[in-house]
Amino acid sequence: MAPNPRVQAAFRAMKSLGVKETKVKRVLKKLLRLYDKNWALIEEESYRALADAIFEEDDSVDQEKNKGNDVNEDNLEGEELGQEPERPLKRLPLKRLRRGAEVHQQPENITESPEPRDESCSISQEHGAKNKGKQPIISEPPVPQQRLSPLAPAGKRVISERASHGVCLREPTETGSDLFPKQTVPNHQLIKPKDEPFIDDMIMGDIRQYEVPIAVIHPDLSSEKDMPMENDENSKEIGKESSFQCKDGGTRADGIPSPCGEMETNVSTMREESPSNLDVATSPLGEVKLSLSCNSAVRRPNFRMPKLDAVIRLTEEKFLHSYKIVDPNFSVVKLLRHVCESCLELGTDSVDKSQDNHVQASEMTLANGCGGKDIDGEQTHVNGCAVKHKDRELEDHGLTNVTDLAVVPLCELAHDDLRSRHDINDIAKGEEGVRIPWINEINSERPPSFHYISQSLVFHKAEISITLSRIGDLSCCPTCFGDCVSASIPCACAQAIGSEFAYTSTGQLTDVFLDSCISMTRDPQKQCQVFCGECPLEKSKNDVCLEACKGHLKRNFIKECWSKCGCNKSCGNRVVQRGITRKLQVFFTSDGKGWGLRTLEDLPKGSFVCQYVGEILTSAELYERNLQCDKSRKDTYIALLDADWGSKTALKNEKAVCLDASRYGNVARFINHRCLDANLVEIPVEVETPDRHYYHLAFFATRKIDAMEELTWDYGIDFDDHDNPIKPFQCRCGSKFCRNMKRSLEVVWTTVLSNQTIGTMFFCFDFNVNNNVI
Ligand SMILES: C[S@@+](CC[C@H](N)C(=O)[O-])C[C@H]1O[C@@H](n2cnc3c(N)ncnc32)[C@H](O)[C@@H]1O
Repeated sequence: MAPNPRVQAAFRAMKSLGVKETKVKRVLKKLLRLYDKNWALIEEESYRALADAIFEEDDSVDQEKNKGNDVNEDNLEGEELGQEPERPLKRLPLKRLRRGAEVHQQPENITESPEPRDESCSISQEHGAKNKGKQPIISEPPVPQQRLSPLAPAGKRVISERASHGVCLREPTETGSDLFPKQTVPNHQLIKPKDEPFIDDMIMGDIRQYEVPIAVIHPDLSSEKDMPMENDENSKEIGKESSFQCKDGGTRADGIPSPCGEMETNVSTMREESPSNLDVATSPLGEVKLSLSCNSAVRRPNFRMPKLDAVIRLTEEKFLHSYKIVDPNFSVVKLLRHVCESCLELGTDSVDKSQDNHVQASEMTLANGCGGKDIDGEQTHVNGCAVKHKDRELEDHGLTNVTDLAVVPLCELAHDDLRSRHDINDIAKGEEGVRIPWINEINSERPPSFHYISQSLVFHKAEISITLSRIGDLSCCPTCFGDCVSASIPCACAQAIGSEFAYTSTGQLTDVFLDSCISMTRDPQKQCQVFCGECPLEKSKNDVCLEACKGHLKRNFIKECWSKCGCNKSCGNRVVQRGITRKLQVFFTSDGKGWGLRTLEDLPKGSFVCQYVGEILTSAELYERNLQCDKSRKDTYIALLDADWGSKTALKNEKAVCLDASRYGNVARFINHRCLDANLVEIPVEVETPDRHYYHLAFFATRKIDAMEELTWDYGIDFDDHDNPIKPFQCRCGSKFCRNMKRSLEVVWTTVLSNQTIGTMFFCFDFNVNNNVI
């Protein structure tokens, strides 16, 4: 590729000052980045900015070298030139700088050094040694004051100034003359960075449109001393082909197989491996912004910017596999968040209260990508119910603004914030007592992103109060001993209906109890609906005119023994609280329902399979979440805990709760719907609180289920009610009792008619009619 004439001109101009090309190259590269490739800024006044930057770099090296000397050239020169000692960054007139350069640069400016030294590398190493763990290190040329950080508050122009102790942020002066000649100010302000096609092998790796941060710091290069440095002249004879050509996983000079694999390239391996530049920008408000420039990208002729999602996924894969990081919870986004947090930690000596709040808010922003808090930040588990309490703490401190930030609408969560990687051997990532693998034999889709939790979590406002004091002696069995189910008379907890046990001694539901639950759900004769005076679902809509309650099914409860009971942990009346024990598998269905759950072993009738776990939301929160979220989201992951809703008196808003498993949930979120004759039935189970508004929604086998059968439950969905939080879908349950049959038929008709396939039409029509028993 032909050398860029502008680069060549810059080389020539600097050569006349006695500066080597390699040095010019390095500084020019940084300047181009800082100036958004605006050559005009670099070329004006005979490359003044470039020369300044080069000599300032030299100054820093020398200042570092001479620290501690009583008498040194810098001191002498400073006096001689009348520099203000407290302003080491102050730009000197070009003439003086040149003189300075002559003083400092002589040995290497005049003759080519046989073993070229990398100045930026040594600067950083020195800095690194001195600054370790404290101040960010700077090895950038000065930032022109006209470049304002996008992170700076509007109207408050903050510029960066390099000071001897690290980064110093200050307001720009009126004149702006400290760093640049006065007359350049308006010019710079008006100049818009233009996108110049600059493809010079000699210099540029990747020069993109950069937002120039307030302060730019580089990682401590000393930590990279074992790696080939980008600035290491030994390793980057830029433009020349090195001896480390790699083809089909060639071998490097040091004998290590090169990682290129199938990438056939003429670019040196060293360059392939050269570290990318990581820039960290901070604002005085404690915001942190990372930018990574991947220098080798543009040298690849067919390079196209991939999607960020894909980049993150591949990086995570590399971490998971190449670097043997086995934790599937690892996420690149989290890694970056940690970098930001560390930057704040190291860059902030004393954090006052208000900054602290801000830091928390920033963390939240970074965690969720939307100004919200990571739900698994701080939470308390109280036997089965995890309660997030950071909000309460913040409220106690009167930090309500931060508390508000904690409520993050689902739709605002970046996709990457939800764990998109699922361990193929255990989607539950060890949260359950058994491993739950996933498999897709149909296509290449992976399970959707969500956080696996094994116990429901209060999202924000739901009122779930779990205290021992609220459980009276009559609501538990303190005098029991051993196993309540093996006793001849069921204890207060173990009797479900009348004086009947809910569980058999082998851990299944008794037939009597199970059948009564099934018929209460399925049999219209036995179904008992209750109607609220003011239905929480309707109230949450905030409509002017409150609609009448659409009814809730009355249900039988199971009450399990718990911590206040006298029985032991293996008591037969503690089934749901022991969690999943069956071999289950998440799989991709072949009949268009997406992912589903199946059993890998035979399940006896009445066996407990799993409970429905998710975020505990009030119905108002659910309504709000649905309003804010993307209407195109097709899947619904809601279970209403409405067994206590049918009272005549209005239920407190905070007590009308439901479970949303869309972003936090367990394996039950994969169970598909089947109209009426599903093989699972959901039963409310009281465990740790006698409150009937919050309970565990547990799934039990309605019949014997064979290994490899898909597990289903009847969502109780009304396919014609589009005003319900449980969104209707086109049902493909295949049940002869399908309530969505009419719709299926319409779809078949449309499809068939448009295909004009009369034979198929009759077939489909027959199929539906024959099966439509209702
Ligand atoms: C709780 S999720 C079940 C898991 C879901 N299939 C998945 O891929 O994540 C409920 C969603 O699954 C789909 N679904 C469940 N049962 C279905 C059925 N019988 N027919 C068609 N789609 C169904 C619908 O999109 C529904 O909103």
